[in-house]
Amino acid sequence: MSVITVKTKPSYQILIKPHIFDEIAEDLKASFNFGKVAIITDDTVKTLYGEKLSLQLNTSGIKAEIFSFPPGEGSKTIDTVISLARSLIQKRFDRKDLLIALGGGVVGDITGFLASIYLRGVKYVQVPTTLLSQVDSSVGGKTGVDLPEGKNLIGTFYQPSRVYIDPMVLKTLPKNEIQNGLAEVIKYGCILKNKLFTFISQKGEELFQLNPEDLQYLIYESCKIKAYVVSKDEKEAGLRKVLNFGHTIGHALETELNYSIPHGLAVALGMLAEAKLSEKLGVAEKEVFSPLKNILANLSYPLSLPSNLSPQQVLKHLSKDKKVFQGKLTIVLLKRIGKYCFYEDPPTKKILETLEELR
Ligand SMILES: NC(=O)c1ccc[n+]([C@@H]2O[C@H](COP(=O)([O-])OP(=O)(O)OC[C@H]3O[C@@H](n4cnc5c(N)ncnc54)[C@H](O)[C@@H]3O)[C@@H](O)[C@H]2O)c1
Ligand SMILES: O=C(O)C(=O)C[C@@H](O)[C@H](O)[C@H](O)COP(=O)(O)O
Ligand SMILES: [Zn+2]
Repeated sequence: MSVITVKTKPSYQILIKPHIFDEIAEDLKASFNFGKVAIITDDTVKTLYGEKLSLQLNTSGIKAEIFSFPPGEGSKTIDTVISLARSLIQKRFDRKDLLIALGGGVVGDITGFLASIYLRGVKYVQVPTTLLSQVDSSVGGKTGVDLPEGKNLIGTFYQPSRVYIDPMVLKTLPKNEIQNGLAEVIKYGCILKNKLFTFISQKGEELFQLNPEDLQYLIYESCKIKAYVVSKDEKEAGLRKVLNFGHTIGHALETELNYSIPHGLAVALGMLAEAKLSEKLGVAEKEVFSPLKNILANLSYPLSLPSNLSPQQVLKHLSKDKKVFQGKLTIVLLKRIGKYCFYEDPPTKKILETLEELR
């Protein structure tokens, strides 16, 4: 088993092991003091894994109930959080009880947010079931929901007590969801780890075969990087902004396209645009756009912005980015693959040119 410690206050562990799913009840009992368990999940994951987890917990003497909602980004709203909170109150869940986030990033973000505000805060653990959630969203405690005005606009920093990562659950995940998750791994490669970028370039399409060693490498390396960054800067005062590479434009695309495009694909397009901008602004010391375009092309990502989307439509969302202070946006750019830099107040003209060239 691989164990990674996230050194926040308090710190917590990420446990990565095939079939660790079957050991959750025993590990929870051995590690934490709690009463009942609420398994929060979506309707798809409930059928695939929720009933199984509930049975495992109940069999080992832990009282567990499942609460689920329809899958997808459309559920990441304050209404879902309120409806879950009301169900927990009706079922008399108290401050000693534990929430389990069982699912992808949508479930994780909603459950973390709920845990941070329910009765002013209860413990929760993450059991991520998509590649994206295993390499990114289950770690680091960014929780929240979307507003009609944009993505993740309300939320909290609230760390889980533990993260259980079982690569075996990815077997039921469709190929497009693997591609969705790989975008965040490519992001880590771009900003901090050229070696990870090269590994993905060399493997290409083979990664969709979900070879256990490849998965272990991708998940472990990703969680190591995320744990390192979050341990240094939990609340995104500085370094953590680096994890937003591709997201300034990616989030704008998701919002403008009303979430018809998955997060990872929006981030991939956002990374392409931000890599192009790195070259246009003279920040890139080596080519960054073409190696990124090649890796994404080999993994069948869309490489251009929808032609019906004007650069102005994307641009209008940038002012709501959480990295805007006193009207100035800080954007994450690349010096080369594996080395990021922060750039303050990029000129609007250059952003528009970049977006136009990507249509
Ligand atoms: N908090 C963070 O740090 C962070 C980081 C990255 C992304 N996010 C957020 O994560 C969300 C995206 O997460 P996601 O890509 O996991 O999407 P998701 O949670 O919507 O899951 C994608 C789909 O996969 C299904 N699914 C989940 N596990 C499955 C399995 N094992 N087998 C078959 N189907 C399965 C789900 O039902 C859903 O339909 C976005 O809202 C994004 O903003 C948060
Ligand atoms: O953990 C972080 O920090 C990230 O930025 C990870 C991102 O991949 C993730 O999409 C996150 O939810 C973006 O957060 P936001 O603060 O830009 O809304
Ligand atoms: Zn992301």
